[in-house]
Amino acid sequence: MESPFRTRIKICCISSPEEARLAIRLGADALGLVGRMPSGPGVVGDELAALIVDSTPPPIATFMLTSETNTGDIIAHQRRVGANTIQIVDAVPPETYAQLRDALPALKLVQVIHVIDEKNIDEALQAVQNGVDALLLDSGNPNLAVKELGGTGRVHNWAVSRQIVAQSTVPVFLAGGLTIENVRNAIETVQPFGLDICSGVRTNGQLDEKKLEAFVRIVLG
Ligand SMILES: O=C(O)c1ccccc1N[C@@H]1O[C@H](COP(=O)(O)O)[C@@H](O)[C@H]1O
Repeated sequence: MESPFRTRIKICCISSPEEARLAIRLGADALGLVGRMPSGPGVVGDELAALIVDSTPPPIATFMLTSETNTGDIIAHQRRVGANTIQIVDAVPPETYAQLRDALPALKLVQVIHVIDEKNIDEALQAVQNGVDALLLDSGNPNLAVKELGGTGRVHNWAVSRQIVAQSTVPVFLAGGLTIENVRNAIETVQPFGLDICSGVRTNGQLDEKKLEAFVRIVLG
């Protein structure tokens, strides 16, 4: 069945107010700001992230990616940055979402699921049960000695992602290795609510206007 929504676009790894303005001008619905991570190319400091949040107009959403797993540390991170959405990139105890809602009631909570195999379907549905506002399916590997929590430039098993989308009662974003070349196939295969992209619209680490323009054109048809 065709989705009743237009596919939403989140541009991640925003590293300056200029990149934020470019992403918004070209059609981004949301911006991603990557906090301290064990690995990955997109990290920005909290002060710069806060500056970008301050310069972002409504209705554009600001997603703060956090690798913190302790409720108090996630809250402290959010207070430093001020984003309106928290993207939790590692597994957290089930009670975390309710604790975050008590402390930060206006905030939206997005749980990242790193899709490796079918076991991740249960993990995703459990996060929905525990109260997240949305899921984001990425290609990291939290089981490595140095955890990969995103920003890998790799695609994962989209057949598993499709099953998660079909069973989820909250919106699902697809991330991980999306490019101009594969995004049409990604939309048709997975049918996500939204897409999240970092390396696929960058050249030498910088947001690339031509790539982003082409990406948006393909997504919005
Ligand atoms: O970019 C990073 O450094 C990063 C590190 C740790 C967690 C998430 C990170 N970025 C996110 O990863 C996805 C996928 O990136 P890519 O498109 O495969 O390069 C990206 O959308 C960011 O949300």
